[in-house]
Amino acid sequence: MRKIILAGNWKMYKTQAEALEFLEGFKPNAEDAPENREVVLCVPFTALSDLSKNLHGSRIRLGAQNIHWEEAGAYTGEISGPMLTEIGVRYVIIGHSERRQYFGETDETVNLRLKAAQKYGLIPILCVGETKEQRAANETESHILGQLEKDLVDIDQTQLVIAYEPIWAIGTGETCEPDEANRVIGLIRSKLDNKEVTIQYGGSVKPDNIDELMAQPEIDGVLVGGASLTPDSWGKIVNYRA
Ligand SMILES: O=C(CO)COP(=O)(O)O
Repeated sequence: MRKIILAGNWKMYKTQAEALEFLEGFKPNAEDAPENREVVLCVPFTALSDLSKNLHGSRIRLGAQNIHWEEAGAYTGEISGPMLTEIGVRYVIIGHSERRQYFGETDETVNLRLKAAQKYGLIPILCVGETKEQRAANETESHILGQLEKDLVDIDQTQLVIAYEPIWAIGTGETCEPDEANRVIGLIRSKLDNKEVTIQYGGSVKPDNIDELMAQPEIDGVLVGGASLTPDSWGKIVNYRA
């Protein structure tokens, strides 16, 4: 069954102290949300351990923002699956456009990271999406399908979340129209072997557009950057009106 997953991506925001302060404010909002909604926070590595200790008995799940494909080794700046699972991490974002754009992530390394996440029992949130130029050139479909074809080689589609994040909508305030996001997500689903994969939309999701986005039949959740950083706006998003 397609699961509703609302995930915050904090990117490179919040110190440990700020993360704990956020949690105090957000916890009551999270507990109010209907039970069939999975609420996830993908936070910087430095905040994972402290948040994990403070989440016992809570329904909030933890996510990371990267994972290396090796179990251990000389890979300065990277993090391994066992390091994440040991502290209670359940999800990991892989292939975010910022990793692809600034840190040399390719479809090949995305595929390796996806396999590693699944090997260690983490649920990967695979991000795909087109640039403004690709959209203008009518290449949205071919670009995304090309990403999926390479990223998903030998990946178990029963342990997978996909986020459709049009790059032009990330951090710009320019949201993809809900019916257009629905169309692209429907297309992604049509190409998957498992039609029950949770597929999220991401890109300038806010409290004032969440209801309309979540009303779309193909959209199973959201991946949210800026609006997941305050307990108030993230609380409104996880408590969207069904
Ligand atoms: O990149 C995103 C989530 O991964 C979206 O970021 P914004 O919600 O800030 O546009």
